[in-house]
Amino acid sequence: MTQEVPSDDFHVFDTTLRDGAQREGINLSVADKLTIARHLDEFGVGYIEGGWPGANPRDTEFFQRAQAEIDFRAARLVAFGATRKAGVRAGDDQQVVALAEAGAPVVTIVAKSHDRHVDLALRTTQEENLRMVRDTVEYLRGRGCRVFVDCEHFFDGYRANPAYALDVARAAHESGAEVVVLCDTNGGMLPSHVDGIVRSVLAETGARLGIHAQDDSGCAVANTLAAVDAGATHVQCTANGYGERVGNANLFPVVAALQLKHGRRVVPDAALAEMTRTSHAIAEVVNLTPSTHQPYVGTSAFAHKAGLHASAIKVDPDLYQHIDPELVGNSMRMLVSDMAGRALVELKGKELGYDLTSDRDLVGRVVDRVKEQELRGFSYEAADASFELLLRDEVRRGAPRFFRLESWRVIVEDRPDGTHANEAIVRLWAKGERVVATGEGNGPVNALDRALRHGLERIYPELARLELVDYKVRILEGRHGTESTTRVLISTSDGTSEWGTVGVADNVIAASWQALDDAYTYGLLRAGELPQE
Ligand SMILES: CC(=O)SCCNC(=O)CCNC(=O)[C@H](O)C(C)(C)COP(=O)(O)OP(=O)(O)OC[C@H]1O[C@@H](n2cnc3c(N)ncnc32)[C@H](O)[C@@H]1OP(=O)(O)O
Ligand SMILES: CC(=O)C(=O)O
Repeated sequence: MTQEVPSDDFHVFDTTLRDGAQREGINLSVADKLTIARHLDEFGVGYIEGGWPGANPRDTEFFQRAQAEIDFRAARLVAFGATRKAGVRAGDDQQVVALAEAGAPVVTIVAKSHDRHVDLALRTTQEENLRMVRDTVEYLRGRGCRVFVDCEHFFDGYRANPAYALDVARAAHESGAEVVVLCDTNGGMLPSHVDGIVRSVLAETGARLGIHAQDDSGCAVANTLAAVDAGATHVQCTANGYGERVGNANLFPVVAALQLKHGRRVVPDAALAEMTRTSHAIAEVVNLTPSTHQPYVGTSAFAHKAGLHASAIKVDPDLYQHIDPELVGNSMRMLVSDMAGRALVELKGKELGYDLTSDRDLVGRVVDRVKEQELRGFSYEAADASFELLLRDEVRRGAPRFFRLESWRVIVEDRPDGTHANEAIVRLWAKGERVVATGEGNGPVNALDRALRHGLERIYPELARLELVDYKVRILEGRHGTESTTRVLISTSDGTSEWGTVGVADNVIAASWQALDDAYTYGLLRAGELPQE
């Protein structure tokens, strides 16, 4: 992707590697940070705050290696730190000197702007805090750095003592900070608070303003956009909203809203079209499962389940979608369930490559079968492959079969030392041959899976590529009178894609067998084998 350097008139400032790393459960190595920095640069953010050089060896090393190893195409690297300590010269404060020596072209310093924090946390006078802001900005400017100032607790501070909060903003602006960033550090603001305060500070100081919104009230993205509407031209965000406590303004909905709804071009269109991939790639590096319900980029963001929604979507997807998912690299999906009607099944068929438009009866039969099966405990929402087999059964008047089961048996042996042995035997027919195979596993389902593979791999060598990647069991207690039912969902991969299958029975192994049968049948269909229908 060719990259344009973003205009400096509006800053998308990413702090995933600093504030994002403050989230519980995230622990980034230097290599992780470098990988994320590359993803963010490719996405087109203007600034990447990499951490606090001097605060820990990892962040110090990151700044050295990022500058040596990454040829940033769009982003400028930013070092984060604090104002000098009370009572010392900025040039004598090792923390401030380390910021200048990190080599990043931009430094953000955090400054206290709430009088109570100056008294209680810094334990200094309000006047000395103003001098700390001025001296630190001037020192860093004198060392050739561009400086942004994060005014910590600005909104709470402004509501408690507006005159002092404004004094801090002015001290930052007048001493040479390019951006005065108003921070909702405790995340308690609502958009109306942010709107009023940003407008007042802009009118009072004339400074270029930024916004840094924590998400404690669930309003960080809304607060960020409210600040932009009120005149802020610098937004601080983190990928997937990672950050201290509940997180920060999420970079992806902020960028998408600015670009697609405010008409402000902040990243290249081609990068926006890769946004879903970027979000998931960063989630992979931080080792957190991407939230399926994240706006714009979640796998559920454009997934439709209600029959009535689908019937309108069939006419025009815009009727139930706020944007075209492809603009952000996502896609529309139909979820098959007992809430589906004809339209949804038709659209799902299209998604799977079946044109069902001309056969109302067939679509009706599929809808009825889905509803009956879901009443028995099946769930097709996460089992597209089982649904496709059901659909194919109706379309072709016969389910695809590659093997016919004669019987299976599983034995679990409890040993005196507390361990278990699991053995399975399957008897089946495939391509006219009777196959009897055994398997051992670390559990009964694993043993059954191994016996099945063992028996079939000689006849269908493609099965060697298939791998069970997820296995979920749910007991559907009380749903069918006093009897409980077991539902098993299996995800299978052939190395290039993944598919889900479902089985339901009163016995967990029987339910697992059904899901395995569908998984292998679907895998063989995908591999191009001709069924023995
Ligand atoms: C709102 C935010 O998220 S800001 C980002 C905060 N990020 C982090 O804290 C992560 C990295 N932090 C660290 O590694 C450590 O806290 C360090 C290296 C910065 C400081 O460590 P220590 O010197 O042991 O101090 P400690 O962590 O207890 O912090 C308190 C000190 O910071 C001072 N301090 C707090 N805020 C500020 C500020 N905005 N400007 C200057 N000093 C500050 C306090 O006055 C106190 O100083 P004192 O020890 O002289 O009394
Ligand atoms: C600077 C920052 O992270 C905050 O005020 O929340």
